[in-house]
Amino acid sequence: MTAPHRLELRDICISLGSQVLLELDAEIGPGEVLTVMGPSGSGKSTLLAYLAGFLAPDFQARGQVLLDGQDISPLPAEKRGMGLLFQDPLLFPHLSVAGNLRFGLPRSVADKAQRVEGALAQIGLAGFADRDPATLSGGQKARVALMRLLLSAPCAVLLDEPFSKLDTNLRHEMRQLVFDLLREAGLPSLLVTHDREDAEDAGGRMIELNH
Ligand SMILES: Nc1ncnc2c1ncn2[C@@H]1O[C@H](COP(=O)(O)OP(=O)(O)OP(=O)(O)O)[C@@H](O)[C@H]1O
Repeated sequence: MTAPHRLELRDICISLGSQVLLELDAEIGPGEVLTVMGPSGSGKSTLLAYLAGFLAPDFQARGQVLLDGQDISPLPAEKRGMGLLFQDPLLFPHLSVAGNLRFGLPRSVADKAQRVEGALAQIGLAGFADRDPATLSGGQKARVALMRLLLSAPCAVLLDEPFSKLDTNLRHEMRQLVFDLLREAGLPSLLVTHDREDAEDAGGRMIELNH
């Protein structure tokens, strides 16, 4: 486990004009996954955009987002230490698999090649370093995206329906890998989904948003 982190969402309220879209108060400890469920339009992606620092100007938000006790809500997205994982793996098409992983590593890391090799082995993709991401299966791309995120040493992770594009057989396996690695890294994570099985496999607390 790297340094343990804690994420606190204090009295978050996001509105659209005069209408309150969502209210949330929660704490996520090191290695914990909090699942936020809700129907389409209930504000799941808006919540993640707010936490990540790119909420559309149409919305108004108040509350505090505390990372290890420090309010990060005034900080720009790149200074928040939030890692994001989306439905789409969003690998860089002009870089090899190893290039995508190296991109995640902070500049200060000296043994980059060794780290990348170890990371590939950890996700069952040893020998894939020089592959073009376009030649990977959906599950393999998802694993590379996950590892790129973890190598970037985030302080907390936001997951936006990351399993919804995978086929049913792969989904369970991918969830296990994601949640095991997040736990092992001691990262507080917030998963938004409308799939109840995602929430069950995450194994943590669950909050339901009402529309
Ligand atoms: N930029 C925007 N300006 C105005 N309204 C918006 C904007 N983005 C989203 N909305 C509205 O805010 C509400 C919440 O949208 P959001 O995308 O967060 O929902 P969601 O729960 O993630 O839905 P889904 O599960 O379908 O992705 C919706 O009613 C949507 O129409």
